[in-house]
Amino acid sequence: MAFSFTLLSPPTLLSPHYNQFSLKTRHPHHHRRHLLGEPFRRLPAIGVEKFQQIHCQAARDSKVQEEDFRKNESDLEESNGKINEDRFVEPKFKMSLAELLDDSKVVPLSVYGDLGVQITGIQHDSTVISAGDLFVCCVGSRTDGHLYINEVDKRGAVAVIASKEINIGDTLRCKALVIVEDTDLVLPLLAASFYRYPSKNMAVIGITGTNGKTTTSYLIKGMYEAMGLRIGLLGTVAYYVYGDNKLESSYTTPDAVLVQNLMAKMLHNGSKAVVMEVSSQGLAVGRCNMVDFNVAVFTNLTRDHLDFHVTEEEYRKAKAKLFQMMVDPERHRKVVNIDDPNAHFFIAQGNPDVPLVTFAMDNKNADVHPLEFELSLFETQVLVNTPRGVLKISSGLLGRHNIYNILAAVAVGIAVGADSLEDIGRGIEKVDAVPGRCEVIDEGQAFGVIVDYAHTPDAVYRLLDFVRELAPKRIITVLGCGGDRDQWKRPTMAKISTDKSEVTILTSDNPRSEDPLDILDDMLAGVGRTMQDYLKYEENDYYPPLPNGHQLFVHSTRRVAIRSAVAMGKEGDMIVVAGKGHETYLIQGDKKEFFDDREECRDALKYVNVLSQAG
Ligand SMILES: CC(=O)N[C@H]1[C@@H](OP(=O)(O)OP(=O)(O)OC[C@H]2O[C@@H](n3ccc(=O)[nH]c3=O)[C@H](O)[C@@H]2O)O[C@H](CO)[C@@H](O)[C@@H]1O[C@H](C)C(=O)N[C@@H](C)C(=O)N[C@H](CCC(=O)O)C(=O)O
Ligand SMILES: Nc1ncnc2c1ncn2[C@@H]1O[C@H](COP(=O)(O)OP(=O)(O)OP(=O)(O)O)[C@@H](O)[C@H]1O
Repeated sequence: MAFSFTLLSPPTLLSPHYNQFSLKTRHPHHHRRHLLGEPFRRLPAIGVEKFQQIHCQAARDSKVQEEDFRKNESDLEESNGKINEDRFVEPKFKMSLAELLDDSKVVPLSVYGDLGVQITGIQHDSTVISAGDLFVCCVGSRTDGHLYINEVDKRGAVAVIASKEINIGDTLRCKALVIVEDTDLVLPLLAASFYRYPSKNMAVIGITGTNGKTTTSYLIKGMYEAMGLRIGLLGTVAYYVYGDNKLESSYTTPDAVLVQNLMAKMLHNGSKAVVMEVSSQGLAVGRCNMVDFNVAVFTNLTRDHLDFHVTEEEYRKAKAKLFQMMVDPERHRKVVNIDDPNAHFFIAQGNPDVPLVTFAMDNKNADVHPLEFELSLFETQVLVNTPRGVLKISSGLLGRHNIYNILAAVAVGIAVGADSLEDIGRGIEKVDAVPGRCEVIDEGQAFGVIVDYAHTPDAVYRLLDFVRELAPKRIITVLGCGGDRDQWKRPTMAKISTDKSEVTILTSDNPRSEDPLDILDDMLAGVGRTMQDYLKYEENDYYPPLPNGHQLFVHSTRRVAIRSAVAMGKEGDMIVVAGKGHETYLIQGDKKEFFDDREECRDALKYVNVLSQAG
């Protein structure tokens, strides 16, 4: 049966404690407790010793892997000893080009120079080349890596892999040139080989879906840490390679080289697992080609990123690649939201015998679903039914959509055979907030302010539905759409906002190379207006409401939009600033300037508070 989870014994639905528990009772977070239900027949636990044994045994069976283990050990010695519990150890990697080509099974079309040259790094981006690196020339949509050979040579690259015959001549210092058929295809192979296939030695949880990836990944990190296991995280907000130390994230899913590099750092510093957001673009361009995933998680699918994928079907197909990697019932798990109409499609990918854990809010056949829940502006309480019993969770994450993310994390806990329900619950509760996701800004004002990363129609819809449930007098929404990205969503997002709030202020959100006024024009089309109309309204200083009574304003400068919203706020109102969440920049043209919605809101609120105190 499609949605059954055959490896588990039937769920223990209620325990004697269940009826005593009331969701109406608020507990301080550190006093929340749960754990009801009996242990069950375990799956091999992924990320804990048992899984590591199965996993490492499989790896040891391969000759290549045996060599890798030895290299890993010697690298650790080079890094001055064993894993250091207290401080991050930067692993060092070195390999000859000949060894790298042999190990990665890359077949060159032609070879020039000295293949014995020692490589100490791999890059495809000339701007980050260091001495000793191998430079791989990739042909992109904006430029061609082959154009930067002189530049990388000056910066100390020792070898180049290209897909075009080029003359490195006598003037270049670089020692070797290898020509291959397709540099994009070989890049992940080379990177995985160079960094010794780190994902093979950790439990890798990949999350795909339009919304909820970041939040779910933080919850999973919390859960592993509650089990006492070190875990890395790769995603939109940051890359965590070692505990809570993070690196700024360049992409949601790092490129094929960086993903292997970061995983190697995690492994060398004792990570047993890594949770990563797997974007559709990342899958489509092969960034994850050599990542050995163990768990594939599907959160939901709504329309997005059509600037890149063109059709919804292509978008879905790109995401499906993650589930196509789920082929081995011993080592792989699928975790799927069965409220989503695309659930069957994702479940059908890869091997149907791979164990499946389902979650849902509405579909009560799901392995993991809520029995009761309560939402507020302060916390979310949910009583979760699982195949291992009932779990009570109080979370600082707000909104119905976050219950989905909590359920996804619980389902992953079940799928990987977490030690106990208590660990799952404790880990999830530990994550009180995710930067920029439903972040409440409180400067003592009489109305509520929420900053949220909602930047898809579905996310805006759900966010405003949640805010409505809090019964505010008015919802005042500030909203923009990104430039050089999916244009389809612009009118839809504006329409949703004007349907679901009382006041909307349309503004800019990373216009990039586009004219912000053109983007606003696209948004206004969703409510049958144009920028021309607004220029006229401005002249007359009169902004007619929409037919449904909604007040719609336009301020292309985001700071002005936020300040206007805050200035409008009255007791009992809720202001929602959507779209940028955790981001600390605004990209306009080629300029990337510091900008943080949360700081902007705080500044505006302080100003309003001063004014109101002054009478
Ligand atoms: C579709 C896609 O993923 N494109 C990425 C791709 O671009 P591209 O292939 O066209 O490359 P290009 O910029 O023409 O450059 C070609 C080659 O020259 C190299 N180069 C370029 C310039 C230079 O000075 N020196 C140099 O060596 C580049 O490193 C590259 O190897 O490789 C580039 C370099 O790594 C990326 O910057 C670029 O990301 C584009 C710009 C992008 O915006 N991607 C976004 C959409 C994305 O991937 N987003 C998802 C998540 C979205 C979400 O969930 O909201 C993500 O995972 O982040
Ligand atoms: N499960 C969900 N379903 C629908 N919307 C959600 C869900 N979880 C979060 N959201 C909304 O989407 C926004 C982005 O959430 P989150 O960062 O967790 O998703 P994401 O998939 O990582 O998005 P991105 O890849 O663009 O960063 C949130 O600010 C919230 O408004």
